[in-house]
Amino acid sequence: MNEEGFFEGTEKLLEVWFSSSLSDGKSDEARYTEAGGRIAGPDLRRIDRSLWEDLLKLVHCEIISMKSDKDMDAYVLSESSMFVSKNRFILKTCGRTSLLHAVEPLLSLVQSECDMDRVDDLFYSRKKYTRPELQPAVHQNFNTEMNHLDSLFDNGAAYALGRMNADCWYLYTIDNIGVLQPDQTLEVLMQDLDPDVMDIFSVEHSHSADEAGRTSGVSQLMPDMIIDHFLFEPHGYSMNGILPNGQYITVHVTPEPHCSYVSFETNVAEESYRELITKVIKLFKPGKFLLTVFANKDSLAKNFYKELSRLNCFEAYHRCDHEYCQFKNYNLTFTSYLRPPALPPR
Ligand SMILES: C[S@@+](CC[C@H](N)C(=O)[O-])C[C@H]1O[C@@H](n2cnc3c(N)ncnc32)[C@H](O)[C@@H]1O
Repeated sequence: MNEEGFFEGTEKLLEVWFSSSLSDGKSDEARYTEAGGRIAGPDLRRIDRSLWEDLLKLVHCEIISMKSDKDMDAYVLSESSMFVSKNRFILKTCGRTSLLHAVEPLLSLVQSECDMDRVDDLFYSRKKYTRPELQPAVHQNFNTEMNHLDSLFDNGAAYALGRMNADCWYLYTIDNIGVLQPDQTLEVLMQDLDPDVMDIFSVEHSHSADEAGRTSGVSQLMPDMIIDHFLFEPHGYSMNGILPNGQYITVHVTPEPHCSYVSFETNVAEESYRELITKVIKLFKPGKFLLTVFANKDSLAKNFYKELSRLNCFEAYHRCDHEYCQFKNYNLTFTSYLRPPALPPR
């Protein structure tokens, strides 16, 4: 936070899929048995917590807590979240973090600790910052972020979606065939939130993260989640929800009235996200929001873009921009919605 009480809720989001060219052909089960019940073979979860802590020092954030199931380790961070599965790494950080400083060390760490020497796919994305001048050097504009990633990858592809002079969204990916298992990601990035809802996410109004999660409805967004959440002092809230088969939801709330921001992200496989998005926006009541949806060819959500293209309105919100991109294996839609101002009483 800076001296004027401004906090940049907008996150930097990195997702990387790894594999090994050194595969020995053994099944996961055989390796597990040979290693006496420990995770063995190419698997990101072999990396020690202390090594993740060292990596996160480069980003300027730290681990607050961690919960796991058999498919994923989910970390709540001082600035957002990190999810580690067998071959997928997700790091989402807000504020003035320097996420891109961790990319090259991450590739080295994964190679040395897990024998995973291939990047099958990579996505780095973020919305335009509210105060870019407060960011560390490489993050102050997308061109410097892109140049940094171009110095690490020779097949990078960079895009800007939405209005360049308003709330646009940037993506850097690599031009690969990529992930061949079903995969999808939905993000709802909300601004200008309802002050009464934001009040719930402060220690003045809620005694604990449990209370904030329950009162707001965040803890009930999906059934049967393993929930890990944290209520910051004096305000702010972060939540990870673990679902079966490497699925997650993650919610982060910056309630400061002059810069309120909430993000919702999930990779839960659904044919249509209309109901889920409706639940999220009814819960937080933003003044405006951006939606991004990635779905690959094997995803249940691969045709959701068609439904989205017909949604000129979402509840009381009017659509401002709508863009569709087709990559080798993924389609991506970017859509922005705005709640029209209430008419003055006559
Ligand atoms: C919970 S984090 C989540 C940020 C997230 N990216 C979002 O979507 O808003 C940020 C919120 O927590 C507050 N906060 C309080 N203490 C904090 C700390 N030590 N580190 C980061 N945020 C803190 C910030 O002022 C802000 O309101």
